[in-house]
Order: sequence, then C-alpha cells, then structure tokens
Amino acid sequence: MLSRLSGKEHSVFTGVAIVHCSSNDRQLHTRVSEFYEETTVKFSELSEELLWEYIHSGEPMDKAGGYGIQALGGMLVESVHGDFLNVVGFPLNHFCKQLVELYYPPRPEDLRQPVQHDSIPAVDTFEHLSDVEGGGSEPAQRETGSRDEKAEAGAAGRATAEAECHRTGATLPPFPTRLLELLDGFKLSKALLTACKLKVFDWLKDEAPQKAPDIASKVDASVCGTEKLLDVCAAMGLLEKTEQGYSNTETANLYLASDSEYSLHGFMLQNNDVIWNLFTYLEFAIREGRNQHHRVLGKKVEDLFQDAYYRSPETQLWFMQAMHGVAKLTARQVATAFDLSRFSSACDVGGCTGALARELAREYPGLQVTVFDLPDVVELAAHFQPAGPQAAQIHFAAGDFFRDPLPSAELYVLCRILHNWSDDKVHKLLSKVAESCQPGAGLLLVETLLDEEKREAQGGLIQSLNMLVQTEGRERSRGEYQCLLELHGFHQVQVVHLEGVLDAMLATRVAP
Ligand SMILES: C[S@@+](CC[C@H](N)C(=O)[O-])C[C@H]1O[C@@H](n2cnc3c(N)ncnc32)[C@H](O)[C@@H]1O
Repeated sequence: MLSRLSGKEHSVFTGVAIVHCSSNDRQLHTRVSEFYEETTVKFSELSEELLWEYIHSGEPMDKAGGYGIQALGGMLVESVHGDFLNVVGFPLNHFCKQLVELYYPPRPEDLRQPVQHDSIPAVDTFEHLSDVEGGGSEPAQRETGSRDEKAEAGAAGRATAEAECHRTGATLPPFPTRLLELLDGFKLSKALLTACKLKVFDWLKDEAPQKAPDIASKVDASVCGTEKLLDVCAAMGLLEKTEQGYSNTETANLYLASDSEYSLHGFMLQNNDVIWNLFTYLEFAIREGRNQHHRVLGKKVEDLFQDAYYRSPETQLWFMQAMHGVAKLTARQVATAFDLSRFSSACDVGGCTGALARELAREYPGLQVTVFDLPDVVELAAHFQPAGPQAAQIHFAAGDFFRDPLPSAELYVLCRILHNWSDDKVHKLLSKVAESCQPGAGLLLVETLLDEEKREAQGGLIQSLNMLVQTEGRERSRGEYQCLLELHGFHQVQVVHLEGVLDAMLATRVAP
C-alpha cells in the first residue's frame, strides 16, 4: 500500500499479516485479505505536526476496516504472524518506523554502523503484544509538553542515546514510559485525595468558574500550591480549565462533592486518612502477612473495628460514609442480582448505614429488612436514612455478630463482611447464620470472587492487597466460598458477577 506523507510518497506498509483462524469462517478470511489488498490509506491532509501529535498520543487509530481482537472475540484467532497491529486495523509499528525514517533520517555517519531506530518491537503473537503494552514503547507513547518541545526533546534524546549506543556498542532498550506512569500513579491518587480533603469540588459545585486565588482563599491554602493542585485535577479530567477559571466536571459534581447523592467523598477521606497510612507499611504487610493498624496507631489492635476503624467518632463517621457511598452505587445491582421475592424477611448482617436494606425494600415491597450492626453504628445510622416510603420496611438491631443472637429472618445477607475475617471467624459467623436459619432460608453473599488461577483483573488483585494491609481476612475464590457455604449447610449456590469488582452468591439452607 502506498501512502502520501506531507507531499512525499512513501511505501509505508510493508507488513503482511497472516491470520490463522480457529473457525472456518470463510467470510472472515476474505475480509482480512480484502482489507490488505484493497485499502489505500492517504495522509495527504495530515500535517507533520498532527502526525507527531498522533505518534506521541499513543492512541491507536480507529479500527475502521480492520478487526478488534479482544475479549471473547480473541477466541476466533489462533495466532498472528507478522504485525498484530496490522490485523487489528492499523500497522502502527511500520507506520512509526517509516515516520522516524522520514523525519529523522539517519546521519551519514550513522549509516556506517547499523542503528536500530525503532524501539517498537514487532509483534508476532498475542503474548508479545501484552509485553509491548506492559513495557511501553518509544516513540509512540504519551508525553507532556508542547509539540515543538516534544519533537526537539525527542530528537535530542535520540541523538544522545544513539551516540551512547555507538560508543558502547549497546542497543538502547525501550523507554519505560508505562513503568514511570505507574510510579506517578500514587502522586495522582494523593492529589485527588488532597483535593477532596480540601473540599475543592464542593467550592466549585454549581458555581461559575473560579480562578486559583479565589479557591485558594476558600480552602485556606497558598495560591501557588492551589494552582498546581487545580491544574493536576484538570489534567486528570476532574476539573475543566478555561479562560474564566476552573469548574467541576460532571464526574466531580456527581461523585466528589461531599453533598452529592452518590458522593464518594467519605470514601476518599477514608482512603486519605486511614488506608493511605496503612499502605505506607505495605512492605511490612508483605513480610509479615498481616494488617498494619498496629504500626499506624502505635498500639496493639485487638478488635479491628472498635480499636482501628471506630477508634474515634471521626474515623467511625469516615468509615460509615465510605461504606454508604460505595453501597449506594452497588446496592441496586445486589438487590436485583437474583429474584428474592419469595422471602418476606431479611437480615442484613453488618448492614452499616442501611443503604442496601433500602434498596432491598424498594425492590421488594413485601420484604421487611433488619439491619444488624454494632451499637455505635446503629446509633449513627439514623443520620443516613432519608425519609421515604421504604422507611417502614427497615429496622435496625444492635449487637455483635460473633457473640449475640442474630435476628430471625428468611434471608440473611452478608455483604462485604466475610472478607474482613480469618477462616476461624468466618466459620464462627457462618455457623451462627446457619443456626438462625430454617431449611429453605437463603443466604446472599456479596464479595469479590478471586479467579481460581489468580489471574483476575487488576481491581481484584488490588482488593486482595487492600485486604492484607487492612483486615484480618482475605478475598476468596468462588470455590473457597462454596466449600465454606456447603460446610455450613448452604447449597444450590448460584453466582452473578456484578459491575465493578463485586460478585453475588445466593445459596439455600438445606435440612441438617
Ligand atoms: C466492610 S463493612 C460492610 C458494610 C456493608 N455490609 C456494606 O457492604 O456496605 C463491615 C460492617 O460490619 C460491621 N461489623 C464489624 N464487626 C461487627 C460485629 N462484631 N458485629 C456486628 N457488626 C459488625 C461494621 O460495623 C460494618 O458496618
């Protein structure tokens, strides 16, 4: 295929992709070859500037005319020989090689010694593709700075690197962009948490755009510091920055302002003031295989909730607000994951503020729900209850689920409870639930289920680390939960994967 770049004609696409399909879909074979034989890509209207912006953006071009090989669709393809990107739509590797040659041709002295200009590895298989994504590649990666700066910096960097390569005879490895982005991740997280703590998004909610000095005086902070924080928030897509000043994006209005219906502000504070501190001791958590509250607090923690999360009214409120915010976003899915209409009473064990109870009551008007939680929690829970038609269906009962009898119910709910506890305590709690149940009663369990091969998505893995650093428990797999449930007389286990990292399991108590 020929393409025209800034008026010069170049044979850009040299790669030929051969796709072996595990299906005998002739149409698929035909479409692949049609694309490569018939398509001509023209770039005549693209300026050099635009091309560089594209290269540095790291964004794949649209897949028009090509194939997306991803998710379940990947099953159709057995292997790819040649450039993977050729197959999915745009031969990015070859394109970038050609651009480097076009705009940064090797100097005559370089030609004496072969220099590997492109550090974008050719992709032969899916396995190699994931290496490329993980390891990053130069130059097709995201960078900051103006286009001119980028081009200059790129050229200068390449010249120095190549000179060094010539001197040592070594080949330069790809620039580890992805690694450095990962490293910067914690700084971005802390910027988000700090903006929430300073209530930046509250001051900007439903207001006209404001300049940095206005916000600085409202949040009682320096102008130079506030401006930097606001700029980072804008770069993260949480604020919009215009000539008139900064304003909230929809995301900030919805989730970060503290008085929004679906606010995660409490969750942010809990992350900033509790979880962040625990994660500074991650190394100890890994070495010791246990949570780190004792290090953060400088004292022994006998009871995870009373001594750590609920050690003061303030930390208890943060915890409850955090649970409430997340529960409000997930409760509808939990309540509707299964048809629970056969039950007339439910007990949400460790139900905290009653956010899930409210959704259960809304979904099942014939259901009476008791929220069972520690006395201090029940006392504060009233603050989270909006008046509404569901109020009459919801009751609160105070107690300790390891010591006190549980309210009787046809359906027991354990949402994000078992993962906090060791196997011993899980057995203790499940046997109490089982004792309280009649045959036919239900147990609705909501947790993050780990994949048996421990290859889950990043969310599940982070959650596992989170449990290690914060709790006495761990995330478990479906098989592990099923064994636990069956051991306590709960069978006919059904599982539904919810959006995000949660899964719901419904089991039925059988006669002992
Ligand atoms: C991780 S939160 C989950 C809250 C709620 N189920 C949800 O998903 O949002 C754990 C809950 O268990 C409660 N809890 C912890 N220990 C308890 C105990 N010994 N007896 C009763 N409730 C307890 C906490 O107060 C808290 O509300």
